[in-house]
Amino acid sequence: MVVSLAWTLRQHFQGFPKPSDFQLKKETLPEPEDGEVLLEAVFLSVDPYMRPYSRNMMKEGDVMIGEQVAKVIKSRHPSFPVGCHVTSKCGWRSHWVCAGAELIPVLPDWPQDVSLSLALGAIGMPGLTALYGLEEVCGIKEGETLLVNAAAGAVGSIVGQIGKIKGCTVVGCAGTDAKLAYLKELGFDRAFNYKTVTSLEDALKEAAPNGYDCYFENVGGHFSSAVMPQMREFGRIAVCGSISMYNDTTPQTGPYVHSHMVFKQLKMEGFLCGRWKHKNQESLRRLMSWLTEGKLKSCEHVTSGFDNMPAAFIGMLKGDNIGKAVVKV
Ligand SMILES: NC(=O)C1=CN([C@@H]2O[C@H](COP(=O)(O)OP(=O)(O)OC[C@H]3O[C@@H](n4cnc5c(N)ncnc54)[C@H](OP(=O)(O)O)[C@@H]3O)[C@@H](O)[C@H]2O)C=CC1
Ligand SMILES: CCCCC/C=C\CC(=O)/C=C/C=C/C=C\C(O)CCCC(=O)O
Repeated sequence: MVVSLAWTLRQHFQGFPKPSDFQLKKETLPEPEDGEVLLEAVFLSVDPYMRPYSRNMMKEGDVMIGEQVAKVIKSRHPSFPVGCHVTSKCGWRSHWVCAGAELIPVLPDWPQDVSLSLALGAIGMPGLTALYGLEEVCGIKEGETLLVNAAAGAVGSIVGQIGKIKGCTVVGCAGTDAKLAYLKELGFDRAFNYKTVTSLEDALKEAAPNGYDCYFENVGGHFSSAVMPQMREFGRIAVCGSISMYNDTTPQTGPYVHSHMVFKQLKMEGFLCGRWKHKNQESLRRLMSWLTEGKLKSCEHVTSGFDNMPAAFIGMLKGDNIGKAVVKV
């Protein structure tokens, strides 16, 4: 019998998550039955969605939600032999027994020199989010000007690079100068530190005097309000998330942004990457091609040790990371 370690939500988050909100539990797992496998976590993802989703998807005591790359260490399923790698949404667990039907095989022909952790980042949900937000929601076209905030994050860093691959002018913002240096390395045309500029409005204007055709919104709140007046006519906004609000204990107030929506006939569309999951295999191959051709770079913030899942999650939300945060077991 295998004893699995699992991080559970001891109590719902109030404001910013605290280490004491989590509790590490042990669970003795059954042997896999016909059609089942025993998984051992290799990389686990920590993502912003876990903060808002925990409130409405979880109850206290539940194992934290999340995706991981796992290795099959026992198998009674013909499609998942011992030694193969899969992605699983079994949460913050070190080991798990589940049916093969719950597993997603890692993209076939995974290049030997590409870390499997990228299945949680550039060649996984964040990469797909960036691709779908730009192609399916923004319908971004060559020559357009793109703005992305949280630009050095798992999603934003891929958004900017895909914008460059598509021949656009790309403006990004982030909260440290180290991240700005990274954005420049990735090929962003302009990047600014929203925490240190004297005026967000002026920084946006200086970066793109003629305004923005596409805005990839990761942050929300007052940032959104500052961008609206600088959108170009018939601009498109991919509302990917609003991370500036996830840890609020009291809702942010701000000017009503939607008047700009109406008068400039802006398209602002919330989306969840799962809408295009029917395209995932084809899209993951496209992302992998860009990566192996050197057109797409991936940066990871790797934390070692299953014990450090809460610290990795809190650090990710605090903005400690450049790129995609994963935990290596
Ligand atoms: N709709 C969908 O299907 C999906 C949506 N998302 C959303 O995309 C966004 C980015 O996710 P992801 O790239 O994985 O996150 P990352 O953790 O990789 O990056 C998030 C970054 O957001 C910035 N940030 C955090 N708090 C604030 C704040 N208060 N104000 C401004 N910036 C802040 C930090 O960077 P810095 O402050 O230095 O810029 C942080 O590093 C999130 O809103 C997430 O919810 C992600 C995946 C799928
Ligand atoms: C306070 C308002 C919050 C609004 C937006 C919240 C989150 C956006 C976001 O980050 C969405 C992420 C979606 C991730 C998609 C797929 C998954 O891997 C996990 C989804 C949860 C699950 O079904 O397990």
